[in-house]
Order: sequence, then C-alpha cells, then structure tokens
Amino acid sequence: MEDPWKREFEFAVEVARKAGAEIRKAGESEIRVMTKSCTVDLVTKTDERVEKIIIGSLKEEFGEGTHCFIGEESVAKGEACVLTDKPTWIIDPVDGTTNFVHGFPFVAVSIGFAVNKELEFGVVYSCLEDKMYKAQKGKGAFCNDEPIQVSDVQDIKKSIIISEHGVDRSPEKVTKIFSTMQKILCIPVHGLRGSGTAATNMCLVACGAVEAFFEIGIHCWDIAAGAVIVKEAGGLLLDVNGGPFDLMSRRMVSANSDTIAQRIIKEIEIFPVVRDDALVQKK
Ligand SMILES: O=P([O-])([O-])O[C@@H]1[C@@H](O)[C@H](O)[C@@H](O)[C@H](O)[C@@H]1O
Ligand SMILES: [Mg+2]
Repeated sequence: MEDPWKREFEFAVEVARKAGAEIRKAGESEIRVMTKSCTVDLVTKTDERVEKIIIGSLKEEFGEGTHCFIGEESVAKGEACVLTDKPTWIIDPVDGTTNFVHGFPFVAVSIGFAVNKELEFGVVYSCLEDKMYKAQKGKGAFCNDEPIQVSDVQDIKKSIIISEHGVDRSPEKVTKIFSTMQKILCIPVHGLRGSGTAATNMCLVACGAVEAFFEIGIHCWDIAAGAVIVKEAGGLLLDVNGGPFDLMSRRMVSANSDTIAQRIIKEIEIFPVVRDDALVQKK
C-alpha cells in the first residue's frame, strides 16, 4: 500500500519525542501556572513553549504555508480552529496539563494529521511513562514499536470504563457527568478510571487496558491522534448519541467494540458544548 505521508509520520514521532523531553525537563523546574477558560483550566509556559517547538519544527521541515496547524495554545490565543481539506496538524503539546502541574504521572504529547478532513496518522507520546503510541491509517497501531490491540471483553460487567470530568464546574453539567458515571458504575462494571489526559485514555483503550473512554467537553487536539490509534488497534469511535464520530464536536465514545459502546451510550446524559469549529476566532 502506498504511503504518501510516511515522511510526515516519521518526523511527527521524532518531534513528539523531543517535545516529551522538554516536558520532563520543565517538570523538574519551577512551573508557572496560568488559567484559560476558568480557574481550573490550567496552562503553563511549558504548554506554550512546547507547542511553539512542535509547530516551528514542522514548519522548518515541511515549509511555511504548505500545511495548516490547529494547536491547543494557538487556538487559546485566538487562532482559527477550522479543519479544511489542506494537510493539517492537530496538536496538543501537553495533554494532561493539570497532571503536569501536580506531578501526577500521566502527561502526553498528542500530534494528529488530517488531509481532506480524514485523519491519516496519530502519535501520542506518554512522556513520563516513555510510551510512544503511533498509528497510520490502514497500518495498525503500536506502542514502543510493539503491535497493540483493543480488549476482547464483550461483557460490560467485566469492563473498566474511563471518563473525565473536564474543567466545567457548572452544577448542571457536573450533575450530568456524575449521574452518568454513577449509572455506568452501578451496571456494575469492574471499575471507572481516568488518567487526566484524553490522549492517554484513548491509548489505554487501544492497548486493551480498558474497554472504553467517553467524554463530553474534550477538544479536537485531545483526541485526533488517539482516534487513529484506537481505530488501527481494532476499536471504534462514535458520537455520544450513537451517531458517527465528529472530530470537531467535542464529544465522543471510543471503545473496543460496538457492544460496549452502545451499552455506555444508553447511560450518557448529554449536555451541550460549543463545537471546536464554532469557537470565536481572533478578528
Ligand atoms: O487541557 P489538557 O490537559 O490539554 O486536556 C485535558 C483533556 O485531555 C481531558 O480529557 C479533559 O478532561 C481535561 O479537562 C483537559 O481538557
Ligand atoms: Mg488536552
């Protein structure tokens, strides 16, 4: 099978590893914490610096203007968040920023790549675990170059489900989030977990450590890379209402099978979120 984006894929792995080393180094020094949408939506100088390193390296390697970029911290500063047909890098430089600030050991660099709005490959580097997850469309999923596969568990009562509570602390949303988690927990499932980073959660689905991850409130940069990795590991992605996965919708279910996915979807109490491509952009 032809491999038109081989060079981009291989370079993305290199850049993710370099970015991970920067995060580990920064974690040993003073971490200056700032906030974005609310007091618990944290960002640090490391997030911003690492995103600049990633995008700068990609522009240097592939030229200015040939590719588009959607980066978490660039969007936070008002850059557009619109997926066009052009080759587009979808980047979360530090996924698990709150974990990074607290020294909780799950922090990932997430680099997805889409062409004609189709995800071509994804790279997630869990840099404190030194686990490099990667996948190209049609070519399987790997962790540290070993093939990975989703779990074969089909009985929800023998599953672990991952979800996150996100940064929105409004009572009506928190109530729905925890009511959903309570209903799933009391199916009962073996357990509920959350690593604090969507990208890592998706890789845990892909390697069969858990059966599913769902969340309402994530962003395209959190899940673009993980989406390819889950699919190439034999899993699937759906909207939380059971419809087709929509990268820009800020909600999704990733699971090892449709059986598990459908059982979870029955319990999810959906609340509205503003789409990534409807975010207010810089004038
Ligand atoms: O902000 P960040 O650490 O890059 O990304 C995080 C996501 O990976 C996680 O799923 C979500 O629950 C957090 O609220 C946060 O958005
Ligand atoms: Mg993130």
